[in-house]
Amino acid sequence: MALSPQRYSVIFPFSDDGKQVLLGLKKRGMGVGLWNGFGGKPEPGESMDECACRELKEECGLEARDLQHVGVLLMSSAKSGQKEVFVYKAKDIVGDVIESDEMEPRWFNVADLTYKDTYKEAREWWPTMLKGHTFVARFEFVDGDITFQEISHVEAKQLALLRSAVNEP
Ligand SMILES: Nc1ncnc2c1[nH]c(=O)n2[C@H]1C[C@H](O)[C@@H](COP(=O)(O)OP(=O)(O)OP(=O)(O)O)O1
Repeated sequence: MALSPQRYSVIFPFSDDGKQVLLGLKKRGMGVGLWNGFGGKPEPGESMDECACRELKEECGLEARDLQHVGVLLMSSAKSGQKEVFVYKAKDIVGDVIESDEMEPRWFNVADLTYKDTYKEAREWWPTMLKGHTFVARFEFVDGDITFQEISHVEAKQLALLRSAVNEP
């Protein structure tokens, strides 16, 4: 019997003009030393939207008045199994940016992103997100290297279907 994938949210706060994105330097655990959006695993009974909002608040102190679900990452490796990452943009953000136990936040100019010290797959799918597409991206890994990738643009309503399937009890 196939095991359920481990689910995560990851959320990227944007400045009002869309030219800057807030990333966090992971201070502990998986992905330590890498820049990423803010996120983690849902708590029992929590929807993916709720998970994204909670992780945003916990890890950098912000709240999103406009939460946009923009993509899903489907990742598999023999070592780590299946992972599904629900990707969000946070727009119209409120609150003060704070450093947390888990993340050291810093604003970056979107046009200057180098992908240095990010997850390997980030340089493959972040450009799709940053161009404003909604997408499903599949990655397969062997020994930490990407051996297969496919990034498909999808309609927002397809993402809504995936989200509601996950949120079914
Ligand atoms: N390749 C890969 N593996 C795992 N996680 C990710 C990636 N690429 C990514 O972008 N991510 C994202 C998904 C999540 O936002 C984080 C990982 O979550 P993590 O902080 O380890 O989650 P929790 O264990 O739930 O952390 P707590 O916040 O509960 O301490 O990276």
